[in-house]
Formats: sequence, structure tokens, C-alpha cells
Amino acid sequence: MSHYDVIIIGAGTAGLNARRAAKANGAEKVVMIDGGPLGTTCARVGCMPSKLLISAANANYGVTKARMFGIETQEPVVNDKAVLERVRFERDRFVGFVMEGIDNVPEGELIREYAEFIDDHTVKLSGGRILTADKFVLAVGSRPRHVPILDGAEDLILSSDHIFEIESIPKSVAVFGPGVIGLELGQALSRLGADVRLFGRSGSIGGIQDPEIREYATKTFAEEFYTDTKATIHSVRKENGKAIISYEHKEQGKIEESFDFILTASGRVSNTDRLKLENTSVQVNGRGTPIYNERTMQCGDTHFFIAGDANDDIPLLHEASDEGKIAGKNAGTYPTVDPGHRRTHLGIVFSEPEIASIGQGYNSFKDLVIGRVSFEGQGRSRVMGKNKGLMHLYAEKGDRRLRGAQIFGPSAEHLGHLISWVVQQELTVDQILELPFYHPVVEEGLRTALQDLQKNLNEA
Ligand SMILES: Cc1cc2nc3c(=O)[nH]c(=O)nc-3n(C[C@H](O)[C@H](O)[C@H](O)COP(=O)(O)OP(=O)(O)OC[C@H]3O[C@@H](n4cnc5c(N)ncnc54)[C@H](O)[C@@H]3O)c2cc1C
Ligand SMILES: NC(=O)c1ccc[n+]([C@@H]2O[C@H](COP(=O)([O-])OP(=O)(O)OC[C@H]3O[C@@H](n4cnc5c(N)ncnc54)[C@H](O)[C@@H]3O)[C@@H](O)[C@H]2O)c1
Repeated sequence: MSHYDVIIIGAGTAGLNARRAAKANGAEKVVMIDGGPLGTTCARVGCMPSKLLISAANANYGVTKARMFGIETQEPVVNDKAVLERVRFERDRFVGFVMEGIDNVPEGELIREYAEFIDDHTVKLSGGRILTADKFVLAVGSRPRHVPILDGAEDLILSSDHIFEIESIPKSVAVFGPGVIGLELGQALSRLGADVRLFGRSGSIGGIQDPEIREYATKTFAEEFYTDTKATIHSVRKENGKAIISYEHKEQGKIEESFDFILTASGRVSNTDRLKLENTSVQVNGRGTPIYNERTMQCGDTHFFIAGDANDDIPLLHEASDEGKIAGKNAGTYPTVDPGHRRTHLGIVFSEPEIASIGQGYNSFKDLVIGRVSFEGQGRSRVMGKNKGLMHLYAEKGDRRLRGAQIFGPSAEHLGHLISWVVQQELTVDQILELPFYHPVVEEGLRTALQDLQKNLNEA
């Protein structure tokens, strides 16, 4: 039986960062355990292949939109094979860079098996071996949520884990889940020629809390492809190689439609449920994931630390990376545990228009004051023919600090960064308005919203 200072379970972004930090902070004998495919979720089946597919889709869509500028084009032809080959080629390149780092892990410090706990200091590997450690980092990531109503369609259900392996763009796809993945991939497939139906359940879309922007976004996406964020699905079955869905159509009432496949994008669940944590002193919350401190990543006052999607909190790449570093450092120095640096929240959905959520969300204010701008009349947005969307800036009555924002509009990925930086710097609306704004740029829309917020704070 081998004993280690620190065992890290999961060699994704969080686990790899945790390993480096643990070693840099006093842990001498460290091992990573990972039974799944290496290369990280982000590079293999997440951030990178999704953005590659979106780029191809937007290139095709851009050609069809060129007519608005007076450019005559022929109907573009999507060469499915070439599109998907580029997605996979570039994806493999990104995975290759990650693998270069993993290949440098010394022999014996990465074990290619799954792990589960026997007690507070002991894990059993899928091959039967037993390992012990003083401290553990749980960095096991997440997996797509199982949606029982889809079971009838059997092998025609794809998740983001499989979609990048398809051989051709389907003629028709039903997407379950209008969250981040459903919007990004659903719109991309639609812009590559698939007939897309996007079904939701709770009325949410792209994680937007602000009701005015949520309604605007829902209407905008529905103009491009069928979108029902509160869909009634009667049944799903497989027939003659197609998925047959019976549902309540918004205009036509109860109908049945057939689809080449179903993309399931209804949220993700932490893989910690497969670790047998009930054999340890780690406490779990109502959703079954460990209770932990978000500044130290420590689970209670135990020798367990958790990082990345595994903690079911903010499943984003940069958060997994930060959390991995904090968890690894504290696993190295335990029982001395320090709070790590956390950043202002920034979430971006790479749809078109993009969605960005920054800082405090709409629902978290006591006495909310909003500064608004519409991109419909915004100068540069009109010039580019991308004049769709809204931006709301948030402050608390009686306090002049910018606390958060919700954007649905052009260049939201860039505006979102600027806003998150000034939110983290704790600048007031008045201080931000002293900063430079060029002309003609989309950032002038941000200035308009700031001026509106300034006026509304003065009057509140
Ligand atoms: C389609 C998609 C698009 C995304 N796009 C973006 C984006 O644009 N921007 C962004 O910020 N984020 C994006 N994300 C989220 C981002 O990819 C994740 O937040 C991040 O990759 C999580 O990293 P992780 O280290 O927590 O998990 P992972 O990289 O999944 O690593 C977990 C590892 O644990 C291993 N494991 C699991 N169970 C066990 C066990 N019992 N024993 C041993 N090993 C185990 C797994 O094999 C895996 O290698 C996207 C996600 C998806 C699915
Ligand atoms: N651009 C990015 O940063 C990016 C891209 C993709 C994924 N991600 C990360 O991955 C996480 C998971 O993405 P996701 O889109 O799966 O989850 P999500 O939580 O963003 O969205 C899930 C959606 O599915 C809906 N839903 C739940 N059950 C349903 C059902 N039975 N039928 C229809 N709809 C149902 C929910 O109401 C919600 O709208 C995200 O939270 C995000 O953090 C990030």
C-alpha cells in the first residue's frame, strides 16, 4: 500500500493546477488519479470545440447577412465534412498542448484509474489497489445531467461529450436546455443549416436573471429558431432511426415532429456522487455535493479540499483554475489554511448576440437602481448591423459603486471584461465616467448606461 502527502482525484484543469500548487507548498509525495480521458473537459469537449463550431456557424451566417450591406452573395454551401474536420483538428491541437504538460508529470505521479473512498484517509482504485494520503483534493469535474423523458430516444441522444464527433450536420435537432450549452450549440447548429427546436422547462434562458433582458433575449432567439423556454413535452420515442417528439407547439398546439437527434444540455452534475464520500467525514449539501469554504476550498475543517466543476458552484474554466490553485496550496500547507484570491464574477455565453453576467446578479439587490441602454440605436452597433440587445448596470440605492451588470448584445464578451474590472476595483459610477471613451465604439453604449445610472442614483 502506497502512502502520499496529497492525493488529487481528477486531472482536469482544477486537478492539474492543484498538483502544481501542492508541490510548490510543501507537499513532497503527490499523486493524481484520473480514470477518464485526459486533456481536460475544456479542451476536449467544452470551451474550445464549442467555440470552433460557433466560429464556423457565424462565418456562414455572416455571408447570408452580407446582403444588408449591399453585398450580393450566392447562397453559401456548408461543407459539413470540412467544418467538422477543422473543429476536430484545432480541438486536437489544443488538447495536444494540455497533453504536453501531462506527459511531463513524472512516472508514478499520475495513475490512470478511478478512485473511491473507503475511509477518511484511504481510496480504492478501480483496478483494486489501495492508496492512503494525509490530504485530498477532489477535482473530479461534472457530467451532463440525465433527462429521464429522453430515454425513449435511446442512442439518438447526444450531449456535448459526443456532439463534436458527428460526421455531418444534422437536418433537424431538438435541443433540451436553453442554458449556456443549449444556446451556444443550438444556435451554431442552426446557423450551419440544421432545423433546431430549443426546449426549456423553467422559463430561464442563458442564465439571465434580469426579467426585461431575459424576455428580450428569448424573443430574439425565437426569431432565429423555434424557442420555447417553458415547453410541454408529451413524449419522446425512437422510430425508424429518428427521435419522435410529441409536444405542445406555441402556435400549432399538440404536434409530433421527427428529429435526426436530440442534444441534451439540461445542466451538469458533480462527479463527487461517485466518490463514496459517505465513507468520509465530508459533509454534503441537499444536492449531495460537499459543503466547502469558497475562499479556502476546504470541506468543513477536514483535510479534504474541492475545486472546479466538482463543487457545483461556478462551473467555468477560469474559476476551476483559480480554485485548483487555492485547493492545492491549502492541501500542501494544511493544517494551515489561508483564503485565496477570488475574482469578480464574469460569465459569458458565446451566442449571437452574446450574453454577459457580471458581479452581483439582479436577484441579489435589496434596493436596486438600474442604468439602461438599448443597442438598437447605439451608433457603432448600427454601423456593424449588430444593433440588437440591452445592457443594464446595477447599483444599490444610497451607494454609488457599480456592483454588477447584465448584457445581451454585441461585443458583450469585451464589455463584460471592462465592467468586471471596474467592479472589482470598486469604482463608483462617477469615477468610471471619468475614464476615456473613444468614438465611434460600442463602449459608448456603456457610457450611456453609466450616465443613466448616475441620473437614477441622483434621483433615487
Ligand atoms: C460544452 C461546454 C462548453 C464550455 N465552454 C466554456 C467556456 O467557453 N468558458 C468557460 O469558462 N467554461 C466553459 N465550460 C466549462 C469548463 O469546461 C469547465 O468549468 C472546466 O473544464 C472544469 O474543469 P475541472 O477541472 O473542474 O473538470 P474536468 O476538466 O472535467 O476534470 C475532471 C477530471 O476528473 C476525472 N474524474 C472524474 N471522476 C473521477 C474519479 N472517481 N476518479 C478519478 N478521476 C475522476 C475525469 O476523468 C476528468 O478528467 C464549458 C463546458 C462545456 C461542457
Ligand atoms: N461560455 C461558457 O462559459 C460556457 C459554455 C458552455 C458551458 N459552460 C458551463 O457549463 C455549465 C453547464 O451548461 P448547461 O447549459 O448544461 O447548464 P445550464 O445550467 O446553463 O442550463 C441548463 C438549462 O436546462 C434547463 N433544463 C433543465 N432541465 C430541463 C429539461 N428536462 N428540459 C428542458 N430544459 C431543462 C434549465 O432550466 C436551464 O435553462 C454552465 O453552467 C456553464 O457554467 C460555460
